[in-house]
Amino acid sequence: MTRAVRRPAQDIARWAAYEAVAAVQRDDAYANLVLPKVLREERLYGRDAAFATELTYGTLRQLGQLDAVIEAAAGREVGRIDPPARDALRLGAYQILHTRVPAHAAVSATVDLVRRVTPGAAGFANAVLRKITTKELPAWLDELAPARETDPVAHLSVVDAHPQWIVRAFREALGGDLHETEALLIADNERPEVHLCARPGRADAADLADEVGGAPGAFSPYAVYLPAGSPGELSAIIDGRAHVQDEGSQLVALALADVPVDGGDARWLDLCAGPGGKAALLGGLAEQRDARLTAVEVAPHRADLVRNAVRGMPVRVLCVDGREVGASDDLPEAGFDRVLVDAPCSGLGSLRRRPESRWRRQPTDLPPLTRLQRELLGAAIRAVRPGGVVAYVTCSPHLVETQVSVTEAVRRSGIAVDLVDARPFLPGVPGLGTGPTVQLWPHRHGTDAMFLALLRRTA
Ligand SMILES: C[S@@+](CC[C@H](N)C(=O)[O-])C[C@H]1O[C@@H](n2cnc3c(N)ncnc32)[C@H](O)[C@@H]1O
Repeated sequence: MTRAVRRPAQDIARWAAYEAVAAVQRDDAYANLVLPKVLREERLYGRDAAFATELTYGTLRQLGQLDAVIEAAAGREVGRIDPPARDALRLGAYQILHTRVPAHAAVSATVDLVRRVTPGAAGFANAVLRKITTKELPAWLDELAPARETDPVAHLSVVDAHPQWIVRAFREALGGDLHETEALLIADNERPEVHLCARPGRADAADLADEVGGAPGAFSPYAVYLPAGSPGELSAIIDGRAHVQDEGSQLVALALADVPVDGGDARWLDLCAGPGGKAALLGGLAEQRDARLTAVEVAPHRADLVRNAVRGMPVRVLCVDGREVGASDDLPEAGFDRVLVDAPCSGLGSLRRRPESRWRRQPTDLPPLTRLQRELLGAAIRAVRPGGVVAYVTCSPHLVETQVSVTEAVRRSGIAVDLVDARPFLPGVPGLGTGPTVQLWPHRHGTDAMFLALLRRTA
């Protein structure tokens, strides 16, 4: 009987990483969606799957820096290299500069890969990769990055692999502190832990941590840190006792649930609910406190995800535009005691989790997003009753999406609101600055960079 010879697992892992990186570049795919599919198709598990994941995520995160090195070694712009050869070179350069894979193995495996996808470019790829191996990463960075003293933003952009406009935005949000900016960029390049949320009334965080071999979170009483493994396969997730949710997301939702409101407290609203992480946490709390949550989501397929996430909880899901507050009895003006606006945003606060997004996002994405943010926050202020509280949340620290959006929405609303100091409602969390708004950070808190403003309607 003849048996098909399977290629060495490391080569299959490299091929899987190539397929994922190429799909991200070619089809605008998302690595976190495309990679699991490729791993399944290639039947990669355990260490081999971990190697493919490291190559894919690392290459996509470091893309700008790898391209700078490839351009120097090839003597031409990456835009002028055939895409299959270019993507293979990026993977090869990542292995040479950022992993413990021996340089000769990285070169020969990458040249084999190029031979497979674009045979005519194998000699070129060999020459470029060999040139890259002639220097260690620090020497390449010395050569390619502008001096830190004369142009710190351009320097960090190359050294820590973020586009310059993002480095600039982070530095501004961190009050101009270059050392903290650098710490943030470094944190963005590290593999983030998966956080679970033990749903209130359905699971206890300490028990869940024991069950999944994780550790209870540092700040949220519902958080569990998961060291490794596929969360989707955990029985706690499958049977609805927990969901995957960054601890920072939990903290901002908990702050809204815990800030005092005078009078009635049974009508809660989540104005941007899809896919339903915060709705599931708030829905669990609402159940314990005899409240009801209305969860609004404009995109039908995301509204379905919310319905699934809040099954069995006192939550009603509406698939409507959240800006239409007052247009129906389901979404009345001054009809809610607590309102969450987890606004659509650039996502610059979760670059750790979406390796390609830093290179895909553009400054031109911001104006339509900030317009929508201000309209949704304006609608939330109309939806909350006098004495009630609105939480405005973004997963971005960009000042135009955070402070500026809040100031503008409040100015335009014509409704009196006070900013509440949010810091006491994140008890035990250090490094929250001078308030009244809160900005969480990957490098300070180990969370996504969530922003929170709490606004109390006064009239
Ligand atoms: C940042 S996400 C919310 C994440 C969610 N709160 C969670 O924790 O899972 C923003 C959501 O707002 C939705 N959205 C965008 N425009 C909207 C609108 N005009 N009305 C209601 N939802 C909207 C988007 O489809 C997206 O699902």
